[in-house]
Amino acid sequence: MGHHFLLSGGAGSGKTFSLVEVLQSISSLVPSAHIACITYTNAAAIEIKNRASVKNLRVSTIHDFLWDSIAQFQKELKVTLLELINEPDNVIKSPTPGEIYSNEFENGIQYKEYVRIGNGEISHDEVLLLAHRMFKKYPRLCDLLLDKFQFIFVDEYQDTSPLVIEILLNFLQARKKKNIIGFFGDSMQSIYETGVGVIDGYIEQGIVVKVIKEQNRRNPQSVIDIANALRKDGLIQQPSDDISAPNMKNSVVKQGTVKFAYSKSFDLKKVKSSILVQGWDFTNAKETKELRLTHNLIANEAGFSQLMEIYDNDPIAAFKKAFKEEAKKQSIQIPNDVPFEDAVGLLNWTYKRGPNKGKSHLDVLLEAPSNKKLFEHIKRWPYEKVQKIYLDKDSLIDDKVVIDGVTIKEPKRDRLIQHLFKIQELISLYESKQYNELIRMTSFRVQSVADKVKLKTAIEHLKAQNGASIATVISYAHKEGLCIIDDQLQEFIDNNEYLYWRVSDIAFVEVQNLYKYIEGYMPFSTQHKIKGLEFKNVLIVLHNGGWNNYNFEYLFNHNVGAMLTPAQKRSYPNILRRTQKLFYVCCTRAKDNLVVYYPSPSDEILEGAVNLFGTKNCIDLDAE
Ligand SMILES: Nc1ncnc2c1ncn2[C@@H]1O[C@H](COP(=O)(O)OP(=O)(O)OP(=O)(O)O)[C@@H](O)[C@H]1O
Repeated sequence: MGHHFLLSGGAGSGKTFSLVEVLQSISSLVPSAHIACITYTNAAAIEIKNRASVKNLRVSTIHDFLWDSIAQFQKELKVTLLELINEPDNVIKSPTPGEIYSNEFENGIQYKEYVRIGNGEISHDEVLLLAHRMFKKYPRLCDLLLDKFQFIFVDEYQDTSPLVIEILLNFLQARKKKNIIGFFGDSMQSIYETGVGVIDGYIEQGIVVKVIKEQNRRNPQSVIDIANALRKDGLIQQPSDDISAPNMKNSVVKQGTVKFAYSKSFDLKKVKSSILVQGWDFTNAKETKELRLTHNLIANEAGFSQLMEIYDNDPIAAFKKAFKEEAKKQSIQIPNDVPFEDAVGLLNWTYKRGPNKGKSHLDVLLEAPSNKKLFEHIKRWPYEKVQKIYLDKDSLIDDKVVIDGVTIKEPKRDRLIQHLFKIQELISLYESKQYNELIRMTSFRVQSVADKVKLKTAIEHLKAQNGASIATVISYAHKEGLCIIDDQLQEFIDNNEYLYWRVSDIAFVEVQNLYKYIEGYMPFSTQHKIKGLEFKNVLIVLHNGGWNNYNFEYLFNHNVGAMLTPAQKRSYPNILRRTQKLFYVCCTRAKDNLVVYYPSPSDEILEGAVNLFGTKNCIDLDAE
């Protein structure tokens, strides 16, 4: 058998393409082979789905892959989980802090998206830790995995946890039976910084053979030049010498265009009406993409900002969290049944510094009339009920990964959003005339032609309600039998009364916009989600949006160091590296044209931009 390998290469070098080719050639050379392919990105998943007609292929996320390998060994799982919880370094946090934990996990251990270890429910991080320990402790698990898959391929290896790499390259390799492990990726495109560098040791020891792809088949020359300038690891890409490569025209590499646009104040309209994007069709989401750093920055333009505000920035959720921490700090036990307003009165809780110094936290919260309305709604609720208020952005916008019609990563969307998406899907199916799918999906029972007519009328009516509130639409869809409020939704609403109260008045059109955005029908994407994809035209909007993990000024202003506080100086190298990588990923998505928009840049930033893009490509939109 061959060797373990790492196929590494810059953006557009054809790593995903090669992965598909490798799958196909294994399938024709060794038809009986079973292959596991681990990937996180939709792009790779879709590429594999569309191109590799390979039997015996299991595509999954790393978490599902590991969980599948250990889930049936419940006895060992329990022992190992207890062991990890009770170890002095406490790698998995105990549900009863400070005590030796001895729960028997009566109902077994399950893998969920959220953690309630006391009930035997573990989440993402625990799956990795548990699997790692189990593969180390029980070599039989390694043998079973080796029997099951003769090939294991890991896409985007640079974001793979060192724990996983150790399972694959140490624990499995210590066994007699052998398989082949292949890694595909690019260290410059790591988003999580966990896996980079880990594999180098295995390469040095000759356990993994490194193959480098140097050519670029995607980007035009002007983008390749920017990409080369951004890389700091010495990899200089050349356009491919393959005249049929997508970035070639008439046997020469396309030149393409790159521009750095700026204006005094943030004004996207100015960018979109400028000559720089002439001919770009912003309604064609397959061809043109606008990349922003966060979903929050997109929400406004895409038309779901109120939903986003509720899920991501609810003042009551933040207040009750801070209150709980303060009560703990002051060692005050809050009885579960006291009304929240009285509970707050049990603490002497004031601002110690800043502009609100001396004022109570509650008074400051209530200064905003909108907060007052929210507080009025819950102030008589028992403390226990307020404690349960839980809102999380992922419950709104987390995306699924689907391959071959099979969902390999379930979105963390909550029950309410799932229900609302189902209603919107009924409308979409109707609009795209997929009537059989519609009949299959709706709760409406169709037994006769008359029923079909009734269904049509009901959906038409539903469609006309996009100005109506979410509550109105849910209740209409239920009443007409289109989408029944089932027990699970009812239970969710009962357990999340506050969330439902906040969401129910929002216009349903926000759900429709959110749905279109998540399903990729809008020309917006976050800079993180774009990995692996490619588009004719790419507009990158450089706006930090209050997220401190990234800083676009650092990209261009090379003198920024002198202006930083000591704390900023400490975080600077990491933030810079992270931002450079993200920017590299974004720029290299462009197949023809790239525009980078920077609002209100300083002179130093402009100087950096001129260095990277060239004077003639830096355009002052205010002067146009
Ligand atoms: N051997 C090849 N023949 C023809 N087209 C290719 C070949 N290799 C890659 N391509 C095309 O080149 C483009 C870039 O390839 P691919 O997406 O596989 O690169 P990648 O290395 O995975 O990029 P990234 O890391 O930036 O996501 C794609 O359009 C792909 O279809």
